Amino acid sequence: MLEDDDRPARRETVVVRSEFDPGAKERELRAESSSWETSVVVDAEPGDIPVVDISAYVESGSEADLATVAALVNDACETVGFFQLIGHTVQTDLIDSTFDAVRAFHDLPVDEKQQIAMDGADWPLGGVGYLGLRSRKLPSRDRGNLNEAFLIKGQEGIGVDDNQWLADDVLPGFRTTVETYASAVNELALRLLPIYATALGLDPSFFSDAFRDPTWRLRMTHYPPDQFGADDNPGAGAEYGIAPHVDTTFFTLLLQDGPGLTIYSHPRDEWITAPVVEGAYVVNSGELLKHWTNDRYLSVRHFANNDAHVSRYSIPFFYNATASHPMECLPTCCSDDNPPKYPPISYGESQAVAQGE
Ligand SMILES: O=C(O)CCC(=O)C(=O)O
Ligand SMILES: [Fe+2]
Repeated sequence: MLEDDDRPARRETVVVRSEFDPGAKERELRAESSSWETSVVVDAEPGDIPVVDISAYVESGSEADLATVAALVNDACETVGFFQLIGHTVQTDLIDSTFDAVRAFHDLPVDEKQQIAMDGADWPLGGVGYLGLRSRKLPSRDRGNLNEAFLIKGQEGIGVDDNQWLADDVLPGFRTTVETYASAVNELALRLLPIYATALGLDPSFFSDAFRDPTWRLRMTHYPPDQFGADDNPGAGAEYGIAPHVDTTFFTLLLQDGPGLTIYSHPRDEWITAPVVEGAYVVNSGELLKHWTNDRYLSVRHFANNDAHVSRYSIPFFYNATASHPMECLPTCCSDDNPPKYPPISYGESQAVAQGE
């Protein structure tokens, strides 16, 4: 153990903010992703993607139950980067009605959806609204992503009314359902924070300040059927439902109604498909949690395809700290022997990195 006076000065271990170049990081991730070989994919074996049941903790709120789930989450984030979350607080009826609303949205004629096209000249807020099929963004790639999506977001100073919505009579009830779901999943995310704090050896309330005004994005994605691997499709194999990427998030909470999500398993050193577990969230940690934990938690690459003869829908919720909150290396994740590898940037400062969101 070093004496106080022998400690390296803090400025030697912390990179100053201006040294973080989000554009360079985006280019680096993009270049890296194009080198990932994805042709061999195997089914996950039981245990490859841990299942974490939080029902006992939700029910009791006890320290003992918190410690039990936190240990499971810690292990999942350190070794796999993904887990399936069950026993959570979002009601099955709400999940079902949200999927129904998302299906109804995507059943609308494209012209109708294009009325609220993302990043149109007449809407001041970027990154929200309808993203058409074969879009080359989110993640940005040379080849289009074979999905279409509707996105809403919220953050410090941005509320639901700032998003693009269809006119009320186009799809009655759609906005109410999506808003109700967004509230419920935000509430779940907030309840998971003490689990992550405990998992990291911190006080359960550690993240309360950082998430006072969280930065979140909800994506409602449709992957059309039969676009991959079909014999009569000359582009088979060349395009993805969503191209391989890592998420920029603290964590992502994803609902899926059919198979297609494929993740890179570090323990196996191969790509595995995430099983569809009824009512479960597929949870993964992203780049921001990786940075905040000094690489202790994984941010794992993944992609999705839809080989099925029916449409696939997925609803990822991307969750981040308050946009202006500086994320300085967590106290339990750095030491004299393990100095911070990343600058204490905020989510707002790192937003150019939009691989998966
Ligand atoms: O649809 C999926 O299963 C994955 C979606 C995803 O990774 C994303 O939108 O970031
Ligand atoms: Fe993703």
